[in-house]
Amino acid sequence: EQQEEDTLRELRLFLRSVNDRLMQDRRFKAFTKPVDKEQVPDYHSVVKQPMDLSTALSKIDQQKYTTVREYLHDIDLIWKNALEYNPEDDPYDRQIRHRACALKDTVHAIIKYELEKDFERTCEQIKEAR
Ligand SMILES: CC(=O)c1csc(NC(=O)C2C[NH2+]C2)n1
Repeated sequence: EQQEEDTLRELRLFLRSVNDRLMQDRRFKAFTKPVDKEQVPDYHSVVKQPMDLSTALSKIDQQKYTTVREYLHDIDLIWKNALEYNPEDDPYDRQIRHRACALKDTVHAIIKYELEKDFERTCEQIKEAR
């Protein structure tokens, strides 16, 4: 009903504010767009569930997320995929792993400090009721 729609609208506003901050951080540039098969041909043979910040924004707008936990699952895919695809002890791989770890810590810190527990609980209850 209307209260639920108001809650889900507020969720989308919160998730867009988080996603925008991540997309504007130049450390996370490599994570803003899907990996291009032409430029990185073996990427999709290694990474089974690709994810990126633009795709997450599309999912927000398509109302694919009913809880913060679902959004966080996708952001966790981004940095976990980067650690998986860049295991080498060379400067490029080390730099992108460092940025993946920064992405993980940044998104979890934003959510810890800015998300109210009962707001997420309310979203989870809406999800269960659907
Ligand atoms: C998004 C992401 O994790 C990504 C894009 S290119 C890349 N890695 C490389 O191009 C090679 C350097 N060692 C592998 N990782």
